[in-house]
Amino acid sequence: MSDRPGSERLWLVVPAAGRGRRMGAELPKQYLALAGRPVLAHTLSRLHQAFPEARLCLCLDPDDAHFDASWVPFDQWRRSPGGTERVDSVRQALTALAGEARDDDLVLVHDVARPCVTVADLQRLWAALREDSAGSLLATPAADTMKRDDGHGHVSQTESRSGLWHAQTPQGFRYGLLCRALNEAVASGLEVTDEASAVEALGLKPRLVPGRRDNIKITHPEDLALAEHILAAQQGTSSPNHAYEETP
Ligand SMILES: Nc1ccn([C@@H]2O[C@H](COP(=O)(O)OP(=O)(O)OP(=O)(O)O)[C@@H](O)[C@H]2O)c(=O)n1
Ligand SMILES: C[C@](O)(CO)[C@H](O)COP(=O)(O)O
Repeated sequence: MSDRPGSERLWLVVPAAGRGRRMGAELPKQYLALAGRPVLAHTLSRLHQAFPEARLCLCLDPDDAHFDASWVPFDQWRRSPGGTERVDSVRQALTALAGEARDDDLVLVHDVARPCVTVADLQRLWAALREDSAGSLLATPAADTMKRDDGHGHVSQTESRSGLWHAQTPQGFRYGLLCRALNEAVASGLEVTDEASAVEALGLKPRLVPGRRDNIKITHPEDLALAEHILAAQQGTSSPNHAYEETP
């Protein structure tokens, strides 16, 4: 994470320009209170604990009237305008870094809506990323039986869950590779719901780094209470049987 010529630097891109439509709240979900602080403040705080020297690029809606810069714990940070879809926000951030970021710099993209990611998982992902030229992502193996619907609310078939994973964030790549992958994926009309899918489309195989199932993406109203329980458990303030120890 140093700045010596030829040494890699770490950039954090945090897409935070969503509207939270599925949450259906008055505020975008990144500004809803979670254990007394906005979701966004929790997420940035976890990232800062893991990577205090990293440089942050925060994607915010240009019309955002709720953001408060005092929630950003990083010394070096900037904001970039969010786009229509998540991928557009991430691409705008990468464009904002052009000229400063080098092709071999490391970039971690992390949803603002995942405030429960642990420092240990962040650091394991970073370590994996440094060793894998195709990048890496936190993920968990599918644990439920998977059904495909028939389009009318009934089961058409049961899918094998063998080898299926839930993709989480962060997802990390070298800056040059990520820019190329996203540019080409969008140009070819691919639906890009995460960074890894764009890199996969280049024929590369990002590494799956097994993460914790409690790195949830706050998406629906019930997820907020769940996230609050998870944070309490991680900090050991709920039942000691479920307390989480933050050690790598
Ligand atoms: N145009 C967009 C859309 C999403 N995001 C961000 O991408 C992450 C994952 O998106 P999602 O969970 O879908 O968030 P929202 O778009 O806010 O939710 P919804 O789809 O329910 O509106 C979130 O951190 C969100 O803020 C973004 O930066 N720019
Ligand atoms: C990137 C992501 O969090 C990986 O699971 C997810 O794809 C974002 O989902 P969205 O709801 O489509 O933004």
